[in-house]
Amino acid sequence: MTITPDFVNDITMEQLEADPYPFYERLRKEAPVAFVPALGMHLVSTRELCEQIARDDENWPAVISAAGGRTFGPAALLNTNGEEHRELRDMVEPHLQPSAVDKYIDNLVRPFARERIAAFENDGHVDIVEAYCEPVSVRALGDLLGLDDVSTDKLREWFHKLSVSFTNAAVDENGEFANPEGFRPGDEAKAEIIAHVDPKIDKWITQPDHTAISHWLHDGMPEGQTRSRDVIYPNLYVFLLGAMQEPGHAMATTLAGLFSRPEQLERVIDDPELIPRAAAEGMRWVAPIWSAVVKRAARDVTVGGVDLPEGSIVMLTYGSANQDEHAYDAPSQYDLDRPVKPTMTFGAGKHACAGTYFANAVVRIGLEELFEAIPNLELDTDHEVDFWGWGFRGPKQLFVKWEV
Ligand SMILES: COc1cccc(CO)c1O
Repeated sequence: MTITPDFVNDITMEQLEADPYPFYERLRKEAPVAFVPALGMHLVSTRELCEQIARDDENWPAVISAAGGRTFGPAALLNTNGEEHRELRDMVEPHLQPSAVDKYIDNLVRPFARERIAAFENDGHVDIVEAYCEPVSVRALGDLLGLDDVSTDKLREWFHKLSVSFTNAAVDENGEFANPEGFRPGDEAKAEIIAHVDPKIDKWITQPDHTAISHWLHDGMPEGQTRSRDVIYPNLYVFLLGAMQEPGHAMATTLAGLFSRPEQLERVIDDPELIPRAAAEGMRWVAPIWSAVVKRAARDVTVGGVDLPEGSIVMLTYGSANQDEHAYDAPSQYDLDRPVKPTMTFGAGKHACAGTYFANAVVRIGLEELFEAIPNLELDTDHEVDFWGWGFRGPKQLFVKWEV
């Protein structure tokens, strides 16, 4: 059993949410598997160990974190394994298959992206997160799900509230939630979601349509039967949080990364074929789902030289794995030209992101439309680029400017 270095005991959630990188750099070097009292669980911080555990669902079944479970309840994709998990993946995957996405993605994303750009392209400056990245991210998925009647701003409000609640992970010395008030936003959002979606489910049950939620209710079910709301809602919350929030984070993070390398930004704007590579590097550089994947030891196990008893809870920190100095040269640098190597951005193993292809397409199209409309985009250096978040991470705001 390794001795936990003191710095691990002193970390706070506020410090992690502001800038987790110095803390995780020390964890990778001194304690790659470390119990962190402020979180009440072990953090896994190296690329090798994150991937090893993510792929080992025999020893490490997926569980939802305590704060996540308090926010979403059970039966979510993140909290199931084996046959139950397979059935949920079979429910959500049809709409997310590349062949399906390719059919609908352009008409789903481009018109709205162009509409958003038209609203600010003559202003010469904007917070691109609030005006573009978040709206494009949520509108595409909202319409796909069947929530076309939920406003863009409401979808944004819901994911912000669910995110605050889901990542409200701090515990006190007794392992109790340190900030129970932090779950109120999630509870408020869920009440609104249920009030809005319940009547729509009533209709979809008798009048199914092309929307994803309608298919979640009906696909694979015996004639005349639909999936229960107990299955629909916990998984809908997963989509209304991460799937809504992260493509927006990825667009903004990629822009921030490119702004740090102006000559690379210019190359990407001149050659849109480079956008997928630029986005992949942006999502390596600051993984949008930074630290939200939790596993539980199915039996006594030794990992990274640390003996963990059955039932131990570990958090896989993909944001740290993506900046592991043993895996990437100058990992804290955004570099479009670094050798292409696998990352943990979309996870690994059976629980790898079901929306990988969808999310990459939304990010690609969002950046294509932005660069085509405003090729002279640059960072407004009068404002800081304020990355924030530990569970999920990206720029809260990103002020840009251009000659009109
Ligand atoms: C795609 O959505 C998610 C992925 C990973 C964790 C969470 C937390 O709910 C998500 O929502």
